[in-house]
Amino acid sequence: LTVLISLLTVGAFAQKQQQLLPADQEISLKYGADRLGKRHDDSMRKFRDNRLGAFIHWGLYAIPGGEWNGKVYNGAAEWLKSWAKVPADEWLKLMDQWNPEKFNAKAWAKMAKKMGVKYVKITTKHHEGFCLWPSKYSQYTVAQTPYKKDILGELIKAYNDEGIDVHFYFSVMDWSHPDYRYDIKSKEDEAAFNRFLEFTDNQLKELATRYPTVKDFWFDGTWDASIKKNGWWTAHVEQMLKDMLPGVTINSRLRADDYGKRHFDSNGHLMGDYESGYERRLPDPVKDVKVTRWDWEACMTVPENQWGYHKDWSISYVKTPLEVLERIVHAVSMGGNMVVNFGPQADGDFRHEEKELADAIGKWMQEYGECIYGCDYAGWDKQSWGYYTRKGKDVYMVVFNPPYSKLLVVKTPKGTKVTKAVLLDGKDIGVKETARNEYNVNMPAKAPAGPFVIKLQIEEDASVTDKYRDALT
Ligand SMILES: C[C@@H]1O/C(=N\OC(=O)Nc2ccccc2)[C@@H](O)[C@H](O)[C@@H]1O
Repeated sequence: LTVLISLLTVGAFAQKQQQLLPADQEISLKYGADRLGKRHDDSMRKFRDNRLGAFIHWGLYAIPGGEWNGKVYNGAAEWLKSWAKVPADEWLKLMDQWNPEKFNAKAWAKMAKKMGVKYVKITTKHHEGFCLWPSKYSQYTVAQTPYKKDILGELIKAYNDEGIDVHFYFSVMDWSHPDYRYDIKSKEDEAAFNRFLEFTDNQLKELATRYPTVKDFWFDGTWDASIKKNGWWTAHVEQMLKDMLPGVTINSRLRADDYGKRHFDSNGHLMGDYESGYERRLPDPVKDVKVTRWDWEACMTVPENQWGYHKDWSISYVKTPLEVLERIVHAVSMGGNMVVNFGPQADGDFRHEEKELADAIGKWMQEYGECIYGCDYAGWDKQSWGYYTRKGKDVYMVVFNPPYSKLLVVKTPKGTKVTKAVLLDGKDIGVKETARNEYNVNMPAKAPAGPFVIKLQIEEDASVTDKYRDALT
């Protein structure tokens, strides 16, 4: 059974990955990818150059924090309604307790600024159906709680005032709505789900109209058969939002094509503007180099799998700031963005672990952020000491694992020479050519206490010939 499950999992995973068909064998699609290759307009360039984002998962689930009727559930806290099998009407009564007296949007924005994030993705509505904005299409919104005020509006203003972009997380699956269907098995299902899709269109138009500075929509809750059978609607939503908000970016997770294929269409082409399947996992720096061909954004939790606030983080492993930092650098080194998750408490404050994490990441970004922001895949072979990133002619070495030899091996592509190696303060630490396209970069005399960055000066000339001769074997 285990073998079968792992084969299925690999199969499913492989399905999700891009498998291009020869151009002459491509099938015609009405709702497949609208574009081949990366977008290069200013909005997408900003999305890409931002590189580091934060997720905010905040909803009614923060009130029980993983516990229901005295039982603590180990699953993701934002799914507690499902784990504890709570009926929607009972779950939504939590709205009567929604009154985050410590909520301060400006303080949240300052925390994000200090962490060095360039954008924040906010759960406008998660699977539970509770809206952080006063939607006129639902009775389950902040307007109907003791708090009353427009939390989403307050947050957007506060983040934008700090120069931080705001992205919207939006769950299509809505457990509060009587017309939601997991599958379409009857005419009644079809009629109900069409009403649901119209409701969802209205909420999306409402969000785009009320908050025109939003830069991205990150769709979730789109894996059910009901959506896969309505690929046309996912294509329509992408076009509708792009018509309303020119430049807005849309994640691949929204999209299903004519045959229900998600993320990548039946011809293997990415739908949406960036792949959004790397959730709590990252592409392998050697085996998955193909991801560098398209834009992608990963998202991660600090515990093993908690997006919403859970009162007891001892139930699973909690990543250290250095483990979070390495995932951020790993993503950028492969041409991706990383979004680190925060699950605010019901009272509107953050748990100390998240405050400390934001502080630690922020301190590192303050000193070394130039190897992250505006950087991309360098195209050099991965080495054990860490990761490369690149911005124009500058190649950065981000060192996580300094070798006992104190020599950092660098192997460059054909025609590329390393001419200098400096620390970010400009101090030359020395580089020596050891073979064709191979160099030893010295560790700084005083090894830094944590991950640090070396900047390489390079010369690229594909026509170069060299003094080396390959061994005749
Ligand atoms: C960001 C996360 O997104 C989710 N779900 O994502 C997925 O289910 N992702 C997924 C699904 C199938 C395969 C791989 C990833 C939500 O259920 C969760 O509460 C959180 O908001």
